[in-house]
Amino acid sequence: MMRSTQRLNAHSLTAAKWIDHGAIQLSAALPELLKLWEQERLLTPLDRHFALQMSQLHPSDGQQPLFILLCALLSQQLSSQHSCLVLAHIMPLNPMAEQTSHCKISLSLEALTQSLQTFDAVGIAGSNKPLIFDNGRLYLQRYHQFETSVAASLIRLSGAVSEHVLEHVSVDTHAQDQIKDTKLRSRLDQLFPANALADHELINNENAAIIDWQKVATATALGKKLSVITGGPGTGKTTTVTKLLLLLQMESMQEIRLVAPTGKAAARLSESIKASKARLAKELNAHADIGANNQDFLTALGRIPEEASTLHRLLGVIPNSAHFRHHQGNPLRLDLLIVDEASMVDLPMMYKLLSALPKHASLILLGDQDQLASVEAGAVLADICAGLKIPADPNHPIPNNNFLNNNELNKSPQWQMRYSKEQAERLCALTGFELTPYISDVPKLGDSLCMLMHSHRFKGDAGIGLLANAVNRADLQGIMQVWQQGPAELSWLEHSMLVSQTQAKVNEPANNTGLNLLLEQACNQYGDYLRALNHAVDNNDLGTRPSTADIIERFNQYRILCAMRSGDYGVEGINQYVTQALANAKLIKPLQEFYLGRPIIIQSNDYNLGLFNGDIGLILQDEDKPERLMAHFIKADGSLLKVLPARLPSHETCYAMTVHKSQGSEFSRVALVLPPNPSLAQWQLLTKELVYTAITRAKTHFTCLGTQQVFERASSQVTQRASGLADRLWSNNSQTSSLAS
Ligand SMILES: Nc1ncnc2c1ncn2[C@@H]1O[C@H](COP(=O)(O)OP(=O)(O)OP(=O)(O)O)[C@@H](O)[C@H]1O
Repeated sequence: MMRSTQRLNAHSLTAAKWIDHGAIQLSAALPELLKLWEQERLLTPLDRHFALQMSQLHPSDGQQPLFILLCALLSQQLSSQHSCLVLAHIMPLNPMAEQTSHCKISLSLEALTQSLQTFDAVGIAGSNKPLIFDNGRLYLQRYHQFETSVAASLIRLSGAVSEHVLEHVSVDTHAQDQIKDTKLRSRLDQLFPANALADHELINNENAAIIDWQKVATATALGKKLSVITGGPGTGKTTTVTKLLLLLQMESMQEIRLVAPTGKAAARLSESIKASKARLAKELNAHADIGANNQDFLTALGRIPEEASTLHRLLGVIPNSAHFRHHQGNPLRLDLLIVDEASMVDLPMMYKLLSALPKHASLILLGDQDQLASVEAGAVLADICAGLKIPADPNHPIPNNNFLNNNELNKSPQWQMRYSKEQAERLCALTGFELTPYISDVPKLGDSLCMLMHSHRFKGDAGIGLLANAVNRADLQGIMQVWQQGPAELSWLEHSMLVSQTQAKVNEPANNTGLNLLLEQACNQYGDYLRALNHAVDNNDLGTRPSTADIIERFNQYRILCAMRSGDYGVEGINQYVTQALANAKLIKPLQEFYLGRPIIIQSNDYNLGLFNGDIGLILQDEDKPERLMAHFIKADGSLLKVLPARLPSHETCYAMTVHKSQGSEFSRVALVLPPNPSLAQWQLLTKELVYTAITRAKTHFTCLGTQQVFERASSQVTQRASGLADRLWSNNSQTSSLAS
């Protein structure tokens, strides 16, 4: 840490005379300003070092300060999970977005673009320069390669016909693409019986045809090498994929792999597939009308793989290396890869995954495009779905939107499927649904996408679903209405001690009655598993305790989620308050670091132990040696992993965790903590996606500790990640429109 005497004084710098460098004016020498921006947390130390390093690639002429500034801005964008720097987004009078500007750019966007193109270190797409300037965006070469390669792979896959289906569905192009094989259609009909649809899950088009989008999604995945099935929680993504896998298993044995970005998400995918198989088996057994095929279906159902692994495990981690064992030169051995929670996959990871996919293989991406974008750079799933977004601008009407009536707009105000004529006809032949109204002149990628919009988990009129929908639409009036209706599924806890007009600081959290109510709730919720542990200790008999898996399951019923890590209302502060409250209630004895019942979350990967960033475990008595406390984890395959606490990689307490880390998990009850008086930096984290993700982690009850003002403002801030991927995927005449931010 820099001592206070060494700190730069922003005010003295402001008072200084502007130094004119032609293209830019600075209030001090640029290295000094970089230091100031780092102190003010506008840049990370890495951003500053990157800019200084890059300065060596430019002669010390009058243009050098501009070059260094652009490098600092680019690095700042990458640190904020953007893939590139969009030149048009730079604010010339205050490029660093400071309270008081220390730097001004005196060039028009056109002149800035021209200057940039003259820099030695900057090249055009395809050149071997450290920085690439492409269509108004400045990239690190590596990120440009990630983006162009991911776009090219997705476009190639979306234009390719899945090989496994070619065997069964032959398309006769001379006879207007009629599907010859009726077997597949009849199997689809059997798995998606029309009478299974309830009114609320149907969408009528103007011809009153009824569309079961799960069936359409299955048919899409049967014919395309790439299919993307998106939708909110409980919209039936796993159910759809299970039926798809069943159909594939009926025909041929294939190497199918299921993966998710984190261990927790992989474990949940495994559980969901198992549950979905069990439900399907029940349905098949109950439907006599499936008749002769019934046994075939049930046999094939048994063959559907259940085990899911992490993306890292699939690609083969090489310890102490950023590279994986599988890559373009050593592709994965599989025919079909299913990636769940695809919204969590960042751009570099998607690049590595697509590079390692064998040429013949098919890819299915499952996820919720409305959730928080990945922790690292990019928003790949959102960019893939960008072309389905209905433009908000009334001057740009939706193509072929005459089939949408008001009712539908209320149900699905944001998105719309868009198929080529050929694909609409093919899907119609397979499913029997009239999809002509969805024909649109967009790139082929649209043919690979299917969005499920009806949640089977949240009842339409219950609180969690209503609130999640209103937040997702950033509908402030709707949000207010839901809270005012006071549904049983929702609880609001108001921060009672806000900043007073005269005070600069938030009042003591200890006096915050909202926080105290949350702590009471936490004691009640966590009290269940803790009392079971204490009971066994008091009786000196582990046999009186539920099983370890059961204890972990009970702990996982409830979780506090925070928007940020630090501060009183971040993970660090809330964990301390909860620890204190549980100790006061005599539920825990935190006298030592690893005490009975302490939940921990792992913060780094340890491949030897098989523990990964985000894994959550509990400190419990070892069933084999009750006098010993061990960290217990349930792995993705359902097995139990015990680790000596002293051997744990870096970790922290986990009564509360960040919303980011909760992605891919679900809990019966969730409490979200929003800070009462966010700083500028904290506001950047408080987005609609964050609030939506937190709400949709809850299955039965959602509590929010916050203020109306913060909840509403957060719910109306939409994440914008600078990226050129959406443009590359969706521009008909490549890279000229600007779908992406
Ligand atoms: N067409 C349907 N009709 C009735 N119930 C359905 C239908 N599709 C799914 N469900 C039910 O909805 C619940 C959620 O389904 P599923 O797990 O497939 O959704 P999901 O989108 O994968 O959820 P998540 O986002 O949590 O992974 C399950 O109980 C399932 O049985």
